[in-house]
Amino acid sequence: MEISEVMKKQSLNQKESVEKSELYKALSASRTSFISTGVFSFCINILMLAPIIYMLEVYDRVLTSSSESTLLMLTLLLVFLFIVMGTLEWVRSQVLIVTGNRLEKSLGPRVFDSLFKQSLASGGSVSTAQPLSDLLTLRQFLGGASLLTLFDAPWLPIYLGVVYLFHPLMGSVALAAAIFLIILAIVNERLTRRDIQDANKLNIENTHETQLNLRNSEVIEAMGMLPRLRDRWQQKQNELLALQTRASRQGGLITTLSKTFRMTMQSLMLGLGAYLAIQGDISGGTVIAGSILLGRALAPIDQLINSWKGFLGARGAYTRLSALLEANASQEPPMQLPPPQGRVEFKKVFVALGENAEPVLQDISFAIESGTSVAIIGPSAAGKSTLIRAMLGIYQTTRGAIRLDGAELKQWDREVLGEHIGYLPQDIELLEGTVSENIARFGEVEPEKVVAAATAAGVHQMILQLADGYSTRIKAHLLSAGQRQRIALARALYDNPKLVVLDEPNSNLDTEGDLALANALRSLKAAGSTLIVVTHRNNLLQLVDKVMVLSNGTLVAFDETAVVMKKLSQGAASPSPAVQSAPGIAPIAAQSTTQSVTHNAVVEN
Ligand SMILES: Nc1ncnc2c1ncn2[C@@H]1O[C@H](COP(=O)(O)OP(=O)(O)OP(=O)(O)O)[C@@H](O)[C@H]1O
Repeated sequence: MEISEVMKKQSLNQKESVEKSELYKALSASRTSFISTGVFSFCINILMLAPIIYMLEVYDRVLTSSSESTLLMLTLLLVFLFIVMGTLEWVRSQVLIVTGNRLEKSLGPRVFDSLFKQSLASGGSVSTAQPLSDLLTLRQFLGGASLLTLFDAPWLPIYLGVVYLFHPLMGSVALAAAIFLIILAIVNERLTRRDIQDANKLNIENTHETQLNLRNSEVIEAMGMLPRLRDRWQQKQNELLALQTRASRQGGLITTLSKTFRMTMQSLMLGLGAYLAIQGDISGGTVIAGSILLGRALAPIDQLINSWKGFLGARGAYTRLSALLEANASQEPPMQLPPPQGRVEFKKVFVALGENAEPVLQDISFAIESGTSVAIIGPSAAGKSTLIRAMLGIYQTTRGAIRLDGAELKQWDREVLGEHIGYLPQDIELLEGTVSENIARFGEVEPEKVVAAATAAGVHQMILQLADGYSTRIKAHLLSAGQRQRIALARALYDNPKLVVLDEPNSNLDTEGDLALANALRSLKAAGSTLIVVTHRNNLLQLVDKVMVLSNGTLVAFDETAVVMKKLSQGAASPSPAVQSAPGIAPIAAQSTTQSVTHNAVVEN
């Protein structure tokens, strides 16, 4: 699924449930903080009137009475009020910073988990850490100056009211100026919103694509693909620039217009005040106070227009985060079950990957008793990896049920169940950390268990030869593919899991590695673990109790190894009905004594 599709879908979900979204609730939990910010804003905005009243008093009272003591008292009072106002502003900003931090702390783990769930649900096509940046954007917005303008803007009527009290004409002019600026703010939002949103979306997509390409830098370099990829990136970047430029041009025009208008109005207000003073309607102090008050009243609207991009950024982050959390709702862990014994059962399982996609696995039913070892064979794209991914709960079933020890996978607590499962994926990825941390799956490193797993995987000596032994940090190119595969095998074998699933565990192994793997499989069998191994090589077949043959997403054979091998060899001459129904299976028999079971054998599919 494309990232844009996921975002679109999430955005639709979000629209339906924005009021009740988890993010909304998390913000609502800080309601008290927002209310106190509102109260502080009220006090601050009232105190903002102090310098104006001071000016009025100085002009109209002190200067006329020449009273130094009045001037001193007024000045002391003003300094005190400024100190109070400064303190309130500081407290207000701290409240919002704490609110932002609280939001990040409370939602951070949920967003982190959701990233992985989203990646799993999209089959890995939406693997982006963008939501973490979105959370950061929201936190910074909450603690930033932009939000404060929203708290200051509502006091506009109070300022306008005071100007009105000075003189109705001055009040009417101030009201008209405020209405004009509000209209400018609305025009600004209408003109720039779509472009800024589209640019942000394009930016996220382009960054995501670049991140994915970076992972394949070797292939890109080896085959000289960089210029073409750069062109693709540049093309999108140009679109992005065009959108941003248009938004900035329009936004810039409105910003300049609003600033110029505000300053002009302040001067015009002074002129109007002077005219009214000449007429004897108002005092000299009122002339200046009216002008300053108008400036104060219009400032938040002006700032709102200025910081509109920040508002849209925060709104986009809010929308995406809400949708992500909504799509990956947190669930209470199910009731704890006893440790699994490793019995696996598929009942009429269908798996389709992607919306309206044809099922990759169709009507698969089988049961693997605990302690049994099974090899899964079949041609490329037969569905072998899909089957084991479904078995591990990585892919969801479209129909049917997968049970472990009789309980459906969703009844197991993944965190607890994970300890009893060993998985070696086809694309081996070791994670950022030391060799021992990787083997211990990033839990507490218990040296005996780590060494036992490494020994079982036949990799202990190799690890000792690394520069820092078990404490060596995993870095790109530090280890060969075979070494990585064997360390990943040790990770899969850590702490003797009950169910071990290996996807082509010998694809990168040399003879010594093959021998180590064979020994590991024998030990696992001896320990009573259920072992499931996908393989294209027949040397592992001699080690397992049963063989499962998949073809075109269907199960065509599952029986004792000897029985399946016999069927396969008979298939070449006179196939049994089950085998006959599986195109391409018969020739396996011809290959069953050679090195490769399926790669060359099952060619008709
Ligand atoms: N995440 C995914 N999204 C969409 N289709 C997928 C996904 N994973 C696998 N498929 C499709 O499912 C089919 C079976 O793939 P699978 O990897 O299970 O085959 P396989 O038998 O393991 O092949 P191989 O032996 O080559 O590894 C393929 O057609 C593949 O394109």
